[in-house]
Amino acid sequence: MSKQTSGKKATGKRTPDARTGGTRTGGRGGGRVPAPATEPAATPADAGGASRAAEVSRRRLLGTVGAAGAAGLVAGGAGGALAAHAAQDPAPTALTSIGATEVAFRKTHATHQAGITTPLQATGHLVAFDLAPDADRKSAAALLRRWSRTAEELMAGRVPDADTGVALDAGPSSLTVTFGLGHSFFGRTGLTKRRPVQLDPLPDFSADALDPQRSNGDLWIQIGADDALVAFHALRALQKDAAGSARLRWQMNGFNRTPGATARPMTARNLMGQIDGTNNPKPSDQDFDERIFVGRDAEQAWMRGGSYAVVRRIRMLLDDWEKRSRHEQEKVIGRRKANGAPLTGGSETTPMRLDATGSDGLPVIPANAHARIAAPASNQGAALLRRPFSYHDGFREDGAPDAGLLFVCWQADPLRAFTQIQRKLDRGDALSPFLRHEASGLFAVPPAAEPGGYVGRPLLEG
Ligand SMILES: C=CC1=C(C)c2cc3[nH]c(cc4nc(cc5[nH]c(cc1n2)c(C)c5CCC(=O)O)C(CCC(=O)O)=C4C)c(C)c3C=C
Ligand SMILES: [Fe+2]
Repeated sequence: MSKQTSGKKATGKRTPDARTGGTRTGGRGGGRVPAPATEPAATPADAGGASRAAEVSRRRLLGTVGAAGAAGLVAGGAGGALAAHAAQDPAPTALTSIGATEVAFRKTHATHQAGITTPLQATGHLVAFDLAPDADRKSAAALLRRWSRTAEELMAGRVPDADTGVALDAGPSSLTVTFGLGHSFFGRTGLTKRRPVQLDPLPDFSADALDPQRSNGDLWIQIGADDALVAFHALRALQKDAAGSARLRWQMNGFNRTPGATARPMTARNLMGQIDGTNNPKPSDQDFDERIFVGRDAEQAWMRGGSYAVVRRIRMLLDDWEKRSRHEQEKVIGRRKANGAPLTGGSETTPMRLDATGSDGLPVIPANAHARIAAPASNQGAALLRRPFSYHDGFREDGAPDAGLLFVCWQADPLRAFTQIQRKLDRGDALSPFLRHEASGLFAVPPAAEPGGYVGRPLLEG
């Protein structure tokens, strides 16, 4: 049963947030707007998801539960204790816009899951699960139902009754939870006939040094949030939901720039210091949907509106990279480090002039420059949406940093996008000598859950 002290869903007017593409809820922090002195009336607990959630708005509690109070909270008792605190507090402190920003688990007309076109968040967890040995289609369906319900609750900033308290003081913080299915999922659930050919294993590439234990998996979850505790909290909740049904196969933790760290919103930088993401397809492009999302005529109807995620853990040989001069580094990519502009001039958004030559007669953007080789013009128009996280897992035995990119890319057809481009890169990209592909996964990411449904239901119950 939910403990309700404030009507979460009615706490204020939702406003678009330019940076995140999510919404901010008035009164809980956007632009440091003070929360309303009187909270709206409590909404009745709705059936299913919301009834599990303590509608104790975490925002409402900000500044009201001191460290001592929060530290004493334990699972099961947390909701009640906090509800009592919240009810006594007439003037909660508002959240910042970062904490208050909410990304919808399902939008009325959107068919895609959140976390694909959502702007990059500061923290990410990529996790793969394998179904339990005795799992079947029914138990897999039950798991995806539980996971979808938890994701919806947490993305809305609602706290389950039996909770650890880890994220209690924070708002939704742009949390997204995105679910995918691996090739092996279909055999485990007796659904091989409905497995899309797009999930056929990726080919080997010459630079691969893949660790099978950190690759693939029956199920995949991408968690992103602008607060590390919110992301961790979501991961723990989803892991608990999986108990007895699936077990963690691998986990990778990543990060991006913190919102507000730069004077103006800008394209992310990676750990090599490059502006990375400039020439990503944009939702405003005419062919964006066609390139990134599965079309209406797809053979597997349950994937229509979904997308395919290729996940690669790519370690950067930073000791080697950092020995190169800035000039050399820029030639490797074909763009300036400072502002991401192509070597042929202009600003970050100026198109590359791939045919321009210098006074020496050589191409200004070298023939093996990464941006040239990866560009649609070099790949029969192939394009993908890159949405990576950086990672840093300490140091290796040789003292080199275990750091790089959790490269996540989205496309309607991996064979025509990732595989096409990676094959080309494999044949002579100037960046490749500084990279090691250490793990790989390919996942079918179904469309968003329908109201009352869960992610993957048309496959599992269809
Ligand atoms: C198979 C696809 C790709 C892999 C793997 C990949 C790894 C990788 N890339 C960078 C850094 C940059 N990539 C940039 C552009 C770029 N990269 C790919 C594809 C893969 N990258 C594409 C399709 C593009 C866009 C090309 C274009 O149309 O111009 C850039 C330039 C800026 C930008 O457009 O984002 C950088 C920088 C790293 C560090 C990396 C592996 C760790
Ligand atoms: Fe790239």
